[in-house]
Amino acid sequence: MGLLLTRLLTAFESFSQESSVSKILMLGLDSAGKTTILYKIKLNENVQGIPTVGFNVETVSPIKGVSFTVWDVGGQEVLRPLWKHYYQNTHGLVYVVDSNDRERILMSREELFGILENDEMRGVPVVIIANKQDQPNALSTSDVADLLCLHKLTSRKWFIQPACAIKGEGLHESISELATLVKDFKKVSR
Ligand SMILES: Nc1nc2c(ncn2[C@@H]2O[C@H](COP(=O)(O)OP(=O)(O)OP(=O)(O)O)[C@@H](O)[C@H]2O)c(=O)[nH]1
Ligand SMILES: [Mg+2]
Repeated sequence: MGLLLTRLLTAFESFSQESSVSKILMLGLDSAGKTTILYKIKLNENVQGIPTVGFNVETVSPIKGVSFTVWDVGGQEVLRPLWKHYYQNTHGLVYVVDSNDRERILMSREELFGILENDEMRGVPVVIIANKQDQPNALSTSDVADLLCLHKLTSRKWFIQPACAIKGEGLHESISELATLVKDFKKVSR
């Protein structure tokens, strides 16, 4: 399973590199809102929330002159060991957090730091989306930043954006910042 996945991903990646599309990886715990975000950006539609088993991949051009291949990978606990197969040649990470899921915010931090300590993710910029801000009990953006210990991210650029994916709020800002960070990362890693 792992080997086949790696081969398929390598084939996709060589295609996206040739066409100078940036590879964006979107990760986060299950139910954080990753697939909702992907299709809100791609189609401006709310897709029905079916947990992702495997991945969704879409090419989006949300800003003039910017083209991203976005990999949205299922976040259920049993699927997280597969995340590492997607790291190679990533130009930017979007890490989605359910701001309303107070019980699992520390688990979300562990998973984030687990991703970032992998060699293949060295220096890759990260945009953290503090999603579900419409929920009355949602953590504020600064609380999410504190609980995720984002101040410890010293060897890469990062940005945190509050969002409500179902309303589309905060998504344009996230993508716009991501485009800037990815551009800088590609310049220095050339
Ligand atoms: N209230 C609220 N619900 C949201 C928001 N974004 C997503 N949801 C809901 O959260 C649930 C999970 O969303 P998904 O996009 O499927 O989550 P996911 O991160 O892709 O989950 P996995 O595929 O299991 O990793 C769905 O019922 C969405 O409608 C939001 O901003 N606010
Ligand atoms: Mg999903």
